[in-house]
Formats: sequence, C-alpha cells, structure tokens
Amino acid sequence: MTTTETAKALTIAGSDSGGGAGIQADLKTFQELGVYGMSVLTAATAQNTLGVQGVFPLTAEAVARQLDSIGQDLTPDAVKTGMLFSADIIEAAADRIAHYGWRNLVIDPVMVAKGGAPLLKGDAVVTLIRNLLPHALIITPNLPEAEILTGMKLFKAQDIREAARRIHAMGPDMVIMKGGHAGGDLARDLLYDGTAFTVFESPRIHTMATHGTGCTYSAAITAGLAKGLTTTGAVRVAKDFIQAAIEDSLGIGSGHGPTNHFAYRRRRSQNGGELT
Ligand SMILES: Nc1ncnc2c1ncn2[C@@H]1O[C@H](COP(=O)(O)OP(=O)(O)OP(=O)(O)O)[C@@H](O)[C@H]1O
Ligand SMILES: Cc1ncc(CO)c(N)n1
Repeated sequence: MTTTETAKALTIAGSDSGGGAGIQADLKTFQELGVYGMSVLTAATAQNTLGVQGVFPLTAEAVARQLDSIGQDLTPDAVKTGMLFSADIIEAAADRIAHYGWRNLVIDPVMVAKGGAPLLKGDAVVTLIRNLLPHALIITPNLPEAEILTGMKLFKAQDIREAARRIHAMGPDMVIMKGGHAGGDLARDLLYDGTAFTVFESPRIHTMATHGTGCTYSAAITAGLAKGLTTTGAVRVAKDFIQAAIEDSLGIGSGHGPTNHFAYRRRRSQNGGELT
C-alpha cells in the first residue's frame, strides 16, 4: 500500500446471521480500524447467540468466482480466512490466493462454533494443513483447534509451546496460540515466529459475551497488517481491540452475546487518541 491509498482487507469466511462472528465481525472490525473491507462468502449460517441452527455452504465454484472478481480488480493489502467448511472450498481458496500472489495471509482455523456446531468438516483438516498453511503469514488457533492440528492434548505450558513449534513446521511464518479457552486470571496469547515466543496478555473478563472473539481478533490483526503495521504492532492493537470489545459488552441476545466492535474506537476518541 502507498501512503495515498486506502488500506484494503479481504475476509474469506462464513456469514453469521446474528452478526457477532464470521464475515459480519470481520467487516465491522475492518471498518472500525479504518480499513476498507471486502468479503468472499463461503457459507451462510443460520445462527444467533443461542447457537447454530443451520449451515448452508456455497459451492467451491462460487467461492472461486468471488475470489476472481476481487483478484481481477482489487488487490487486498491483507487477507484472512475464517470458516471454510469443506476441502473443496479450501482448495479453491488456496489456489486463488497463490494465483494472485496475495501476501499478509492470516488464517483463523475455524473448526467448531462455541456451542459445539461443526464449521469445518473433519476430512478437511488435512487439506487445510496441506494446501493453505504453507501460504500463511500467521495462523491463530485456539487451544481445541491446536489440539486437532497437532493431535496433542494441551494442558501444560510446555506442551502449548511444543504445539506452536509443530504448527509452525506446517508452513506459516508465525503462530499465535490463543488463550481464550485456557483457565486462569489472564487471557494469554503466545506468538511464535520460529525463533522466539512473545506473550500478549490481558485480564480475563468473566462474561458470557464472547461470541466471535476469535474472528474479531484475527480480523483486527489483518487490518493492522493491511495498514502496514509490523506483526507485533498488529497483534498489540488487536489485543487491545478485543479486550475493549469484550469489556464493554452490548447485552444483546439471551445466549453467548456478541462483542462490542465500537468499543475500541470510542475509547480512543474519548482519550483523544489517534487510531493506530
Ligand atoms: N474472557 C476473556 N477475557 C479476555 N480476553 C479473552 C477472553 N476470551 C477470549 N479472549 C481473547 O480473545 C481472543 C480470541 O481468543 P479465543 O480463544 O476466544 O478465540 P476463539 O475460541 O477462536 O473464538 P470464537 O471461536 O468465538 O471466534 C484472544 O486474544 C483471547 O486471549
Ligand atoms: C460463520 C462463523 N464463523 C466463525 C465462527 C466462530 O466463532 C462462527 N460462530 N460462525
């Protein structure tokens, strides 16, 4: 991106009709961080704060055509993937990402919704590893996803570090092991760049309103990369963004409510700060 251009980010993900996760969370986050958002839809989900009531995937052809429409006219400065659902959609996405040479790829390896509904078919995990991970700048697994990727059980800190090393060996330049699912007073994320570990942590908030935290966090990282931040800078902003979004919850719905995508920008403007 040159300084005169608007930063553009693309999300390749599923729709959450409830608006808290998926494409909707990604586009809201891009917008809040001052980045022009584009979207390639992989599936519609019938979903609310109570759970997932239905999953309706698009064909791989429909995904490939959307990617071509972007690639033939609009070059994203950063790209993220979320719910990809099936092996053939992953193949189409990996093929088009490689074809257009898109950089700054963030993979959120979405597998299961918080209520337990599968968002990735079991037989697609191997395709995700083989076809998509080698193109990634960053992958952001939560602990259950990291367990599926590595076949390990992740209870101890040293095992989480070993899992990060193994996922790094699958191809991404960097791995962020997210700590939302771990216990303890801190929500601690671990960034591994193939050499060293960097810890990003914040006080854990006790709330039901954590629907879409992973989507929002990886979208905020993607927005930062699109604007030309370093990886560490993008993760730092994303951590502040998700912390504010969980803290200032909206009280929407009667189940696991969405996070507050306005919160980070509101706080920045109240403090007289510029957006980073
Ligand atoms: N209760 C919490 N308090 C503070 N931070 C949290 C909390 N839960 C999650 N986070 C942070 O939110 C980000 C996303 O992590 P998480 O592990 O929840 O992702 P996820 O399980 O993929 O989310 P989802 O599947 O709902 O999209 C991480 O930075 C994590 O540390
Ligand atoms: C569409 C969609 N993508 C991702 C998630 C994971 O939070 C979800 N619940 N729904």
